[in-house]
Amino acid sequence: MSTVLTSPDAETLAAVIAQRMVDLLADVQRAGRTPSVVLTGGTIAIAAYRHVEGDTVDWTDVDFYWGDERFVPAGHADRNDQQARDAFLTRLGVPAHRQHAMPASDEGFPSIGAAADAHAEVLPEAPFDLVLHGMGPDGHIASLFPGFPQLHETERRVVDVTDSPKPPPQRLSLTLPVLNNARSVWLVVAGEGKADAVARALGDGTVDDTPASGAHGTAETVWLIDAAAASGLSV
Ligand SMILES: O=C1O[C@H](COP(=O)(O)O)[C@@H](O)[C@H](O)[C@H]1O
Repeated sequence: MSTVLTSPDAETLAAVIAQRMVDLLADVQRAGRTPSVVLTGGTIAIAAYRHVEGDTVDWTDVDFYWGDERFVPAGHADRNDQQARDAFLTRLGVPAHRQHAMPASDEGFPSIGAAADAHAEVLPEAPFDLVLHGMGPDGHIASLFPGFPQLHETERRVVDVTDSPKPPPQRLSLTLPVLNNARSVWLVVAGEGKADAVARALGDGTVDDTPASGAHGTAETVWLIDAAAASGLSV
């Protein structure tokens, strides 16, 4: 069962996502564990990261992973890890050893497939505490695109994509079984251009036509969206 929480606009939504994230991380640390978070790229997520602040969280004691990455050189402005560093990880002093970035194209892997397999070794066995998903207008999450075979991967934990319909074409992505093993899965979506995909994902969409419809957490699945993205939902 998904919960839908609607904010009036994208800026308010960004602040709401950030506060919820801080609260969740603080709760996990109070329970005596090191939180593990899977970050997403995308417009509203990066806006939310800029709002993340506060000393209720020990930022040296949070493990950050990424749900997908653009397979371009390290430090490239297109990379989701670089955008997150610029938005909050550097500002908050998250140490490098807590940033479990996906491989980059200039790191000497013999192939993108080998890079995917190497990253699978970096992932924890324990479930993630929180997975954040952005969603494209086509309903894609991470780099799992409508109709693509990677949506049905059950053996590999990390897959390579070499023909992404959204540039850049080469990407790495966690798979749905790994992502859905998280306790909390939040889908963060803003803008009217995503309203149809939101309605499909929460309605009669399938994983193949709307990959976001296949995103679920083991404890909670929360859609954090703005009014424009919610405009296709019946009240
Ligand atoms: O390519 C990607 O797109 C989605 C959504 O991005 P947006 O700019 O339409 O908000 C993002 O969730 C994913 O991580 C990213 O690699």
